[in-house]
Amino acid sequence: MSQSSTTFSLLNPTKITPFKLLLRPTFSRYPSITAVRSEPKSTPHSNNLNLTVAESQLISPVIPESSYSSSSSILEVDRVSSSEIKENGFRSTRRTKLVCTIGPSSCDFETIEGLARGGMNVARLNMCHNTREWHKVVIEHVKKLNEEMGFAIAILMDTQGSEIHMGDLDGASSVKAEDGSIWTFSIRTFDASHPERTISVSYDGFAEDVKVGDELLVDGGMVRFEVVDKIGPDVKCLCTDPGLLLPRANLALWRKGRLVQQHNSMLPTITSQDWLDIDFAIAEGVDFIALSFVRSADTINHLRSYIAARSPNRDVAVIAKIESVDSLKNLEEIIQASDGAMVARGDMGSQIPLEQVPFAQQKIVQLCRQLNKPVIVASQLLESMIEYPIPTRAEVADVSEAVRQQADALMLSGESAMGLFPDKALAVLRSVSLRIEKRCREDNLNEELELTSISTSFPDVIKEEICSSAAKIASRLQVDALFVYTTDGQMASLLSRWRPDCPVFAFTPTASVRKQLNLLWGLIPFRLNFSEDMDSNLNRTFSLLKIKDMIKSGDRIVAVSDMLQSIQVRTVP
Ligand SMILES: Nc1ncnc2c1ncn2[C@@H]1O[C@H](COP(=O)(O)OP(=O)(O)OP(=O)(O)O)[C@@H](O)[C@H]1O
Ligand SMILES: CC(=O)C(=O)O
Ligand SMILES: [K+]
Ligand SMILES: [Mg+2]
Repeated sequence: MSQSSTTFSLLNPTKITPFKLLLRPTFSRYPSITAVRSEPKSTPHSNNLNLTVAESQLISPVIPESSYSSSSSILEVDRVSSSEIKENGFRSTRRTKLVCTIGPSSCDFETIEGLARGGMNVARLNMCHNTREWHKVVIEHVKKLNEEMGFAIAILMDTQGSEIHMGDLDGASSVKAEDGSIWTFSIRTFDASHPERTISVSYDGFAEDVKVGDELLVDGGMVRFEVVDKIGPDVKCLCTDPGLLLPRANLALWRKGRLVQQHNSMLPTITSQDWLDIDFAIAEGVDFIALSFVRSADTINHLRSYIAARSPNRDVAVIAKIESVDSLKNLEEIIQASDGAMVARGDMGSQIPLEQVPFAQQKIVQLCRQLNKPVIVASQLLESMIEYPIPTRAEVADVSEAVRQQADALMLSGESAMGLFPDKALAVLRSVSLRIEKRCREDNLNEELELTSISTSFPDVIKEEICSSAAKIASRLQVDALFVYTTDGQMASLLSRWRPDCPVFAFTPTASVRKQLNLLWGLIPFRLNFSEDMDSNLNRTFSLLKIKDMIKSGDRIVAVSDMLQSIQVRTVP
């Protein structure tokens, strides 16, 4: 996303004054999710949310609709949002957005379509795995769903970066490392197949850097080894925590209870391979590029200026993945420079002690809110669902916590990329989000952050004030929805920032803005061409939404727009 047409970020980034957090004293007592699954289906327009896992299929029947092509239709909304509104009423639409990593378990058109119908807002492609050709096919599937079936699924491409990782395991999908077994981690290249219990390592300095006695963590500690010997390019390791080794899993070295940091600090954040992937992403028109292992704001700025030069007309937003010690040190300047952030808990958990990860998550989520950047909570949310059709209670508690923190989005990784139950994992995220959001609204359990002004220019201050007042009015008057007419998305993100009680209908004429808004908390993005005349916009929107059965006479809304410095409170005629 270019600096000039900022959707989520500030036009004029300057130092932000520290902000104060007002926390309410208690947030305990999560409702039990197991009960959710056996409850009956809710009646239309009731406020009772009883989505069950199996019901996700019922939500949006497939009706081929040619009218979704962008030229012919005048008001485009995705079928999941419209079904949720029709079934449960305004107040009960899902506010938390859902990101699914697409991998071997989910790459065919039917599965992606199932995820779309199950509520996927963003599809993530992890360039650590597979070829660009493979990813291109997935992108084509998503485009087809958007163009022909009325979805607005954004695509997020995640770079590989120069983290240290294992090689490909000779094509095996996983290999078991037994307790007490000896493995060789080698920087040699193998022409034919690897010798038994030998793993290639992506970083040439590995054999030099390690010391006997170091601990080697695979995949954030899923499997652990102790370095017992070094023989030239080969490092002999004893398995101390057995488990499954997955292809290209990340490696982290620990020495005397601390992460060995210097080992790859000279490697670039964006590798030559990543630049090719970035060119590919720009050419394919992806909506977000997520940068792995970011260390400073400079890299983000470097990438943003490259994107602006390469694609002046198309905005690609840059998401900073917070997963390294350095990114935590430079958190504020990194988030300020980015269009959003991801709490990448997988690698973060092998870089800092595990028990610090929840605090880091809370801090990043709150900072993103203050700086008005969307934030994704990622990794291991429902890890056990890679193998099992239901989550553990602990996983449900973790998801609930992220929803209660009002993060913009939750992300599935292995659960949707390589697991046995991608659709069921998504359905769990969806039903837990709906249930916890509702409970927090009803019992006033949401954290109240005291947000300070982020604007530096007078026109921006006006927009910010209008949005903050509109959100307040909407909550006090208990209206059914906020409407925002926005060309660049900025006013929509400012409304979302206040986490209002009602959903925000965001109308934008631009397809790319609509998709990017799909990552933001509480926004239901519509594509609509509108004029400068707010009265005619409102009347037209009312009748279009009535035809779609999404509003009815008597519903109350609060409306704001980019064009007019006013807040309108209207009752649908
Ligand atoms: N495009 C893909 N092709 C093949 N396997 C994939 C693909 N995407 C993901 N996977 C599999 O799913 C697992 C989990 O995916 P995820 O995106 O969380 O990656 P990761 O390798 O753990 O690391 P990171 O998210 O830190 O880049 C991967 O380890 C890999 O086995
Ligand atoms: C998502 C990611 O990169 C991680 O959790 O490490
Ligand atoms: K990655
Ligand atoms: Mg990672």
